[in-house]
Amino acid sequence: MWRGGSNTRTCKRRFFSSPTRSRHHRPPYMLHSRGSQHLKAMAEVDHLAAERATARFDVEEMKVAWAGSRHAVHVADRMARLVASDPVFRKDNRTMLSRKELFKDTLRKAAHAWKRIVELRLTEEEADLLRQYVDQPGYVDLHWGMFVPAIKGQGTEEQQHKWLPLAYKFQIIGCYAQTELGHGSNVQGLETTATFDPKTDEFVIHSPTLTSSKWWPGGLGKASTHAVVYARLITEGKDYGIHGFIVQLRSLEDHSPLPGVTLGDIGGKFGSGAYNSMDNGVLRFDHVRIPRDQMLMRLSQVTREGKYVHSNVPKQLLYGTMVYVRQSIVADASKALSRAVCIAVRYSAVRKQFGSQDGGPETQVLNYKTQQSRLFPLLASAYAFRFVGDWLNWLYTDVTQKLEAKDFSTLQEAHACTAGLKAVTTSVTADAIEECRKLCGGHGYLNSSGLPELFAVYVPACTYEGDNVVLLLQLASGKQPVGTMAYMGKVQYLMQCKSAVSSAEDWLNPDAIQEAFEARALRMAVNCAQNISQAASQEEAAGFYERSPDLLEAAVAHIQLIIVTKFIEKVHQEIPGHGVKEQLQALCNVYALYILHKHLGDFLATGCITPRQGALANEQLGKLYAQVRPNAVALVDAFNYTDHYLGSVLGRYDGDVYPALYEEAWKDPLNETVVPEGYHEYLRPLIKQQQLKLSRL
Ligand SMILES: CCCCCCCC/C=C\CCCC(=O)SCCNC(=O)CCNC(=O)[C@H](O)C(C)(C)COP(=O)(O)OP(=O)(O)OC[C@H]1O[C@@H](n2cnc3c(N)ncnc32)[C@H](O)[C@@H]1OP(=O)(O)O
Ligand SMILES: Cc1cc2nc3c(=O)[nH]c(=O)nc-3n(C[C@H](O)[C@H](O)[C@H](O)COP(=O)(O)OP(=O)(O)OC[C@H]3O[C@@H](n4cnc5c(N)ncnc54)[C@H](O)[C@@H]3O)c2cc1C
Repeated sequence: MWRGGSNTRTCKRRFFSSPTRSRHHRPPYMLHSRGSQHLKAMAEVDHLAAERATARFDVEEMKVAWAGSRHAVHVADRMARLVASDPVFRKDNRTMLSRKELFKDTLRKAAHAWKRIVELRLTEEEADLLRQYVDQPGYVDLHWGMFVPAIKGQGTEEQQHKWLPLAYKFQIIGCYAQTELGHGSNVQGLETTATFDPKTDEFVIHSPTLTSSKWWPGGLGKASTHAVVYARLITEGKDYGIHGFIVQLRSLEDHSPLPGVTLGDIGGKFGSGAYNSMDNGVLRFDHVRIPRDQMLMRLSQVTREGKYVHSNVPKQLLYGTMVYVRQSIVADASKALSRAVCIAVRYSAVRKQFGSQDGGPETQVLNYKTQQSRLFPLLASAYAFRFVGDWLNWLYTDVTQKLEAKDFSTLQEAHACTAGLKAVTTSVTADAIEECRKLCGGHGYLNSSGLPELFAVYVPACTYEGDNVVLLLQLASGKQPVGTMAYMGKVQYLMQCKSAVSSAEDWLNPDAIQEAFEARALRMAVNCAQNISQAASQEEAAGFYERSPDLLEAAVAHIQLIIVTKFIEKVHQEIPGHGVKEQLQALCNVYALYILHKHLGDFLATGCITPRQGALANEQLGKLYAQVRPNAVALVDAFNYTDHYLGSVLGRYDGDVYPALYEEAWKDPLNETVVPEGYHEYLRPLIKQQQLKLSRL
């Protein structure tokens, strides 16, 4: 009932090739000089070899642990190679393209990707990975990620039979048109209407106000021919609330908008390149008629006579597509975070500053304890999000199977977990990418570092598919202590337990960590509940509203507990490969103790631990950083990213950063001419004028 697209676990391969270089932007002296030969020779050196040699674990086996299976490593490897070696998928010039050029480039890449998928007869798993490595937001994301899942989840068998083959073969291109100019978070507040006309057996889709204009749907602006449109269903004079409808928007002959349809792109977005490859759109309907059978009727139907019939299922199943996408956004968080961390770790091992006594070598910035304390928790978080993403994917699959069997008992749990994990992982990842930029110093601010674009592409994840605050408040309103909330059943124990930790090493005990996190989450939730009932003398909703800032923090504590728990469970499993389990154990402890240190106020205020125990946790954290240090580069190598996918001169596998930075600068359009355009118009007259003034003095 909730079926979406495939939930293929994705993975990546190791270094494959460096970004393609264009020679024509280089200044003439660089093309023939000894300097150029020197650069070439340098490129064959692995500047990170010494770092790789200190790793105390089997990197190939860690790749398997990260990707999920040997098969996953292998498939990802092939797809990443395919993309990296194809010039059409070049992306190193992306931030220099105009919006129109960028959009056309996206269309070209999508078409080429599809051609390769068909030619090579790729499986769904392979095709998903290929698209991931193309790494450019575009209409296909919404076509496969939301349009197809919406039809699968909310369409009847007949509707699926009719529409899915068209979508699978790209005979139609679809998007997900829910959000409007006036309402996004409040889905029940949407204004677009779908009024049933029994005379013609049609729905009339209409945008009654400016604020009812659909606004934001990706792929709508320029590419889509169809949309799943969410509108208020009105029949027999009654408003039955929000339902989904398949609506054709553009001609399949010449792509012009159909009569009554007004649509376009909503305009440029944050950052250069980045999400501007996507045609987020605006759409208005002027009494557009569609056949009755284009209402998605799996959950509820309108009969030929206009009678509304709701199947005996929870109405929230309408939100199934959002739940599906939210769980994939959690998996994506670990991808984005691991990319940023990979860049920052490798560059921090290459970059040297200070520490040189009498001409000796300077210190790698990765050796500074402050760099480690900022970077290693992010490395640990990337692994933590990967494993909790896998678990969430399992939960989603499990709930979907239960729903097929008309068992709705875990629906609320799935909604709460996907909403909460989506909110926490995307917020942390967005902040972490920015932190990685700072960890790379000035060079991190260059587009060629890959970090500005990664940040700009990533930050809207905190907003789309549910604003993070709105989603955390959903979690906070959850009621039953089931599934991940089961620890709340231990309320009496957790309200009064005292941590037994008496040395820094005691914090390596997973039971000690688990107990502290459970007690903190539970006590924060109980405090909120008490405060709400005190604040709300008349109504619970008023108290909820009043205490919502505290509720947010309690929701975050609950989600952090889930992430820690799933990491601990992962480490308890059998994990093959020399030293792999030990490294994951260390990262798990880094993640948990870092969160404990960062939110020490919560742990102390709720009396879960004492100030001394907090200090011991921090002491242990320092020791763990020292343990991670010799393995850091190998731990990011295990993500198995190609240089093409990373798209960063700072994160190159070979660490040959400086020649690459130098060379990259010359590719900027500003360097196409030695004397800039505008010199004769503005600079020369200015200089000459000043010279003239001076000469008169
Ligand atoms: C591999 C594929 C990946 C492809 C991804 C591509 C990425 C492309 C990039 C971007 C795509 C972005 C797409 C979008 O943004 S689409 C638009 C998304 N919009 C939102 O997310 C809106 C957010 N708002 C909501 O979800 C809801 O309105 C709400 C805020 C959660 C609910 O509000 P409210 O409680 O007022 O409303 P309701 O009356 O509707 O609901 C009440 C009860 O229902 C429960 N509920 C709510 N949502 C769900 C759900 N999803 N599942 C199950 N149950 C749900 C809620 O808890 C209430 O329950 P109760 O028991 O308390 O009655
Ligand atoms: C890049 C991008 C792509 C998108 N793609 C699509 C798409 O393909 N299809 C589609 O339909 N939509 C899409 N959207 C829209 C997206 O889903 C919405 O923007 C999102 O759900 C947030 O809703 P909003 O814009 O109404 O924010 P608002 O709800 O207006 O949020 C504004 C502020 O109000 C706060 N707020 C709102 N309600 C509450 C509350 N109850 N309690 C406390 N604080 C509150 C929020 O936290 C936020 O700080 C996209 C958006 C972006 C940015």
